[in-house]
Amino acid sequence: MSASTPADETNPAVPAVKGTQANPFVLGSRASKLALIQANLVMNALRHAHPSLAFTIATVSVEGDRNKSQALYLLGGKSLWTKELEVALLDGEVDIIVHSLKDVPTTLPEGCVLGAVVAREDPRDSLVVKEGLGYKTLQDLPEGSVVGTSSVRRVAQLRRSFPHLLFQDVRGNLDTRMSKLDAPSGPYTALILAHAGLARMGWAHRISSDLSAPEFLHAVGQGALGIEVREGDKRMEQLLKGVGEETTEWCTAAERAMLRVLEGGCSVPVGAATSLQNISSNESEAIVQAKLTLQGSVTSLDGSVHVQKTVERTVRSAQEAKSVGEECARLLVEAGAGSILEEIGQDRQGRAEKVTEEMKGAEGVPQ
Ligand SMILES: NCc1[nH]cc(CCC(=O)O)c1CC(=O)O
Repeated sequence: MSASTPADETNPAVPAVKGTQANPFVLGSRASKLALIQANLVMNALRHAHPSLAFTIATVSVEGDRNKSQALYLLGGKSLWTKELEVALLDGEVDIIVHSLKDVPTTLPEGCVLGAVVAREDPRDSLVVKEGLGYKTLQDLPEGSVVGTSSVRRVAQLRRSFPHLLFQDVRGNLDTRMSKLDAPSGPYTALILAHAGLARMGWAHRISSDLSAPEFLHAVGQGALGIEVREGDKRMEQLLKGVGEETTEWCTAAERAMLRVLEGGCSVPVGAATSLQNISSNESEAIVQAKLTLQGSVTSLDGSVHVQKTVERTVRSAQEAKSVGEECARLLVEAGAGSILEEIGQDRQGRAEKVTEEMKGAEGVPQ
């Protein structure tokens, strides 16, 4: 059956042509507001690149969305935000999945691959201060202020630099968290949230300041959108050309390779910051060479032990970018990251119930 055979609705034995109004390509997304904003970004890019094809979005509920009572830190499941979407992908119910890249485990299930990574928003974390308070930075916050975040990475790094602040878990989607912050009798003076999520949800005006490297490193993949496809789906690979962005693909390839070696998911206190400079491109604007700088860090949960390394190298492919990430992970392990992560693993397994309330959130609840 050739791909151009017209759909025959009266005869189910004749497969419908994909990409028509009657049988559009389906983008799989979680149902949250941010996930749908992101899926729409990708759908618009696909429609722009392929004006004659039809695309639609289908939402899939994932375990992380359903299981709201259990602390993520204790669940520790790496595919909490992706598994049901991947089942739908492999079953052919959806043709691609749009994810927040930071929620995508570094190892994908058999038959699934990352088809493209879309241009990144600002990857940093941001400080959002309670309405009516004039503080601009974490330095400005008075002793004992309660900072809401449900990410162990953020808490670990912040404890180190701001021992006078208190950190407390905050859950719910972004809009819920913002109303918890602004509630007059609420406990929080400020929240730490991803700049990207805030910007995409229209909350950028509430950002007081951004937390920057080298003092503070963001999550691996933060701010980027990852598009997952079926391995060997040549048609989709072809359609995704022009939707992905190489600078982001190389930077996030390095970050994810680092995390893969460290064997962490998004629920470990691993930080990253990556830049690509001196970029030279060929006539079709593909990058041929660039200087990649990756900063990586691992911090103990209480902030008392912190290792941080920087690797800078000229790279000529995403594959070479990965080796920069692996090199950075090796340097981190040599500097003691292994024992920090091991201790956290034991903590999660053996003493999970003793984890303090504020540490329960892992990297947090994806929006
Ligand atoms: N932690 C969950 C999560 N996963 C993705 C985003 C949105 C930002 C992004 O795409 O990285 C967020 C919210 C946040 O961390 O504040």
